[in-house]
Amino acid sequence: MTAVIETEQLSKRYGRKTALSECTLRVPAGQIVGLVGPNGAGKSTLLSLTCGLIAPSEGRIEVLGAPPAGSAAQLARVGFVAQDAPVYAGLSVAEHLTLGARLNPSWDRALARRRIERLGLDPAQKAGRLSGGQRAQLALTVAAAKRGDLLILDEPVASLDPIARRAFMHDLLSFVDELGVSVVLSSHLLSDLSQVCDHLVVLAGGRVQVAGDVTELLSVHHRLRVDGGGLDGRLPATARVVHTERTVAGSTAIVRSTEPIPGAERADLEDVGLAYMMAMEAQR
Ligand SMILES: Nc1ncnc2c1ncn2[C@@H]1O[C@H](COP(=O)(O)OP(=O)(O)OP(=O)(O)O)[C@@H](O)[C@H]1O
Repeated sequence: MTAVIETEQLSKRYGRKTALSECTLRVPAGQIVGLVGPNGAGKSTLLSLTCGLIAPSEGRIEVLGAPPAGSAAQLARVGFVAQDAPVYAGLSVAEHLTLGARLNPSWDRALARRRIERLGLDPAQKAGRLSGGQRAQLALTVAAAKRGDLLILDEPVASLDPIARRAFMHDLLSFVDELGVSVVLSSHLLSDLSQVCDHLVVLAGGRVQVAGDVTELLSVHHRLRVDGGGLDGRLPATARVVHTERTVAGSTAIVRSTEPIPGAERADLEDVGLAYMMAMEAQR
């Protein structure tokens, strides 16, 4: 499968602060990729590198087979919505679409108008007066109507309530189906991403902790209760305990194993992502 993003030993430092370290990734085309990690994990740094807004300190990155933002043609192929869904507060919804049409040679007028209508946005409304959810939808519409090959969304639902988050994610799914575009979206919350993504990348402490196809990740991660005897003798030799969490009700381990584990349940995506993030925190 072709890659939309390929990185090798990619690192970014801001002064003495290392925000991203030795990141080697291959993000497949035609999928919705979830990038998850706690505050300060390096998500925005990775997405900004992908858009060519910042340059790597070390390593290599290719987006759609070329250096990010290396040419006007390359820029036109990538739609980016930065954190907090930036829009021009003084411009109306319709003026955003006019601006988008002037700036982008492959602008899809019909798609933009159709989406605005479907979302029930008033074209005359100033963007500064829209709700957070409506602003996020407007920013997504502008990025998508560029008709690029890759959409990058940095925490698109961070400011939305749970109902608006769900609606945004569902809308994104149907929209991706319609356009056949690849999407990378970041969030702190696995619950947002687990509804939509085919591929997951977990970042913590500036490093990729785990990355892969969601179905494959789920098939090799197991959740099991740890009783008084611990896990000794219960795991296949090739299994690896990712993280063990103690709660008042007892301890639960998330284990990576290609072989079945008697008495274990399938872990869900939230279990998997959290286990890798917490394992990283525990090492600090
Ligand atoms: N321009 C900058 N100058 C200095 N340090 C920075 C800069 N941008 C980010 N950092 C630092 O790099 C690290 C990674 O930041 P980044 O914004 O990429 O994380 P994030 O995962 O997007 O976090 P959040 O979820 O809080 O938005 C953080 O420690 C942050 O303080």
